[in-house]
Amino acid sequence: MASESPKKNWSINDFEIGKPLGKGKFGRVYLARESKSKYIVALKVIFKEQIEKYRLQHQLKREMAIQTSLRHPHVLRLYGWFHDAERIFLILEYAHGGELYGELRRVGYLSEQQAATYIASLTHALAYCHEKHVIHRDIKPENLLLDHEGRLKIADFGWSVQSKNKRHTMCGTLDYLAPEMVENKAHDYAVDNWTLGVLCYEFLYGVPPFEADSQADTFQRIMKVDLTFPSTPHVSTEAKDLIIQLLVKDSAKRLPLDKILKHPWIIMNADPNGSFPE
Ligand SMILES: Cc1cc(NC(=O)CCC(=O)c2ccc(F)c(C(F)(F)F)c2)ccc1-c1nn(C(C)C)c2ncnc(N)c12
Repeated sequence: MASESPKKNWSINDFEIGKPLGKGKFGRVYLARESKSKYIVALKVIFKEQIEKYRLQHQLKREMAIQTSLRHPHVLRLYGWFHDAERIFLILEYAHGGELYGELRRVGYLSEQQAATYIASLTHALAYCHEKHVIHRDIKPENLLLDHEGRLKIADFGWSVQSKNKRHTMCGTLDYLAPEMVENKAHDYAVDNWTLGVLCYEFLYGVPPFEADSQADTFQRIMKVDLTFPSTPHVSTEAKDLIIQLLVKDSAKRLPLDKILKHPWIIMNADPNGSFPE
């Protein structure tokens, strides 16, 4: 019986490299197949000189430790990694459905059922990450992928931190930043709750709530929580209620993750198969 424990010392010779999937941070990512098991993966190549140039060695090591330790149906798996003289290779779960962003751009906005299913999946995944003291802090449509059944996977933890206490570093694009991050103040898990509100709005309206022509204007709108709902028939009052309870400036007053899963809009609209139970 072959040993069930994952092989530790992978090398490039264990894989057949397929088509390029795109350019990720610090390198390219390829479709690949592990030769013995024929298992399909995404193989990300990161150039060591890039990591050295930005002095990211320690952060990358910490990321790899965080990501290999996370096991959740809605968190994209990092199965392992290996390196050669000039490159680091990440062996990642392959998300056949590609970027959720692409689907959102293609259809314009999502149905309430689809949006609620994705929000429920994200909430389950964030509850799992938070209980492991991980704040993602960079959840945006580009970091959300879909598997072959259209189920959501949070990916690219390029900026998450193992949080024992509050953090101060800036990251991510502006649209999804919570006020306390915009002000570069100490922040904690509740930043992810704010981002859920931003994403819920964007899923339903096709644009993020604080979008503006300039960064300065976006900052202003976030700081004022300048939230307006276009009058469209396809968004229910319950959906707006959830968004309003998440886009709250005082991070302590944002709807907690467990209450999101009990919110009427989620109960009425989320597809239980699309998002895994506790
Ligand atoms: C390309 C890709 C990457 C990832 N994850 C990561 O790369 C983690 C990288 C990381 O944590 C990291 C890297 C450098 C660095 F310096 C640091 C530091 F130090 F700053 F912390 C952190 C997940 C999924 C994909 C992906 N992309 N795509 C296409 C949409 C292109 C896919 N299509 C199908 N399936 C897929 N899996 C994908």
